[in-house]
Amino acid sequence: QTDEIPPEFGYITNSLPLVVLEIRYAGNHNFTGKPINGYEKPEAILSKSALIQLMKAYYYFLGKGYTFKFFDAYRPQTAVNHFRTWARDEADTLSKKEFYPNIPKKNLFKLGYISTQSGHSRGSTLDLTLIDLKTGVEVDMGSPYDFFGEISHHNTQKITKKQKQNRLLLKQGMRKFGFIAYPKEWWHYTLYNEPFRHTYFDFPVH
Ligand SMILES: C[C@@H](N)C(=O)N[C@H](C)C(=O)O
Ligand SMILES: [Zn+2]
Repeated sequence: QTDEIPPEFGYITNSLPLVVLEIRYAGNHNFTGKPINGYEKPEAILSKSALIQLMKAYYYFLGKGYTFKFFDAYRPQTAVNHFRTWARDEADTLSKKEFYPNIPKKNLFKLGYISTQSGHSRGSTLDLTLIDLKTGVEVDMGSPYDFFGEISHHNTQKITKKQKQNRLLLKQGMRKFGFIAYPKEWWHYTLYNEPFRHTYFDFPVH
């Protein structure tokens, strides 16, 4: 595989002008505490099929007074491999307190919080939240992005009614445009009709 972005992919910010990117794996503020291999720039790339549906979702949410913040989109297999190597190093607990205080890191894969073959690498999965356009503030979803624990599950009882409503607003809006929620992570969505069901891409994010 080359480093070229395949023609079936595009940048989120070229399709959706008024969104916020906070691509955590390109920097230190993520569950490893360090930049992840394969993220050369803090960019968000998706398959064009996903972008078309995402654009519709974007205008739907704009109409309701929200825009999107993206934490991750396409993820190279190299990055997933980096996560696997990181998980094997039990001594490295740099970001445990913030992201996985109650779970041994070696269990993060079997508990479903990180995948060894991630939908993100197929190019039609994204991690996002809503921003209230009036205040410019992130909507309260009850737990932070990439907090690995029960409180991030859609069916948790550990959050308030308002936080549940906020998650539901995102979930129902995304569902209208063909994106399916992941039960264990409120921020994670996959295009139901994804074009590359069996391909795990490895071009870098640049
Ligand atoms: C690591 C987290 N952001 C995530 O995306 N988890 C899912 C399960 C994945 O790795 O595909
Ligand atoms: Zn995700």
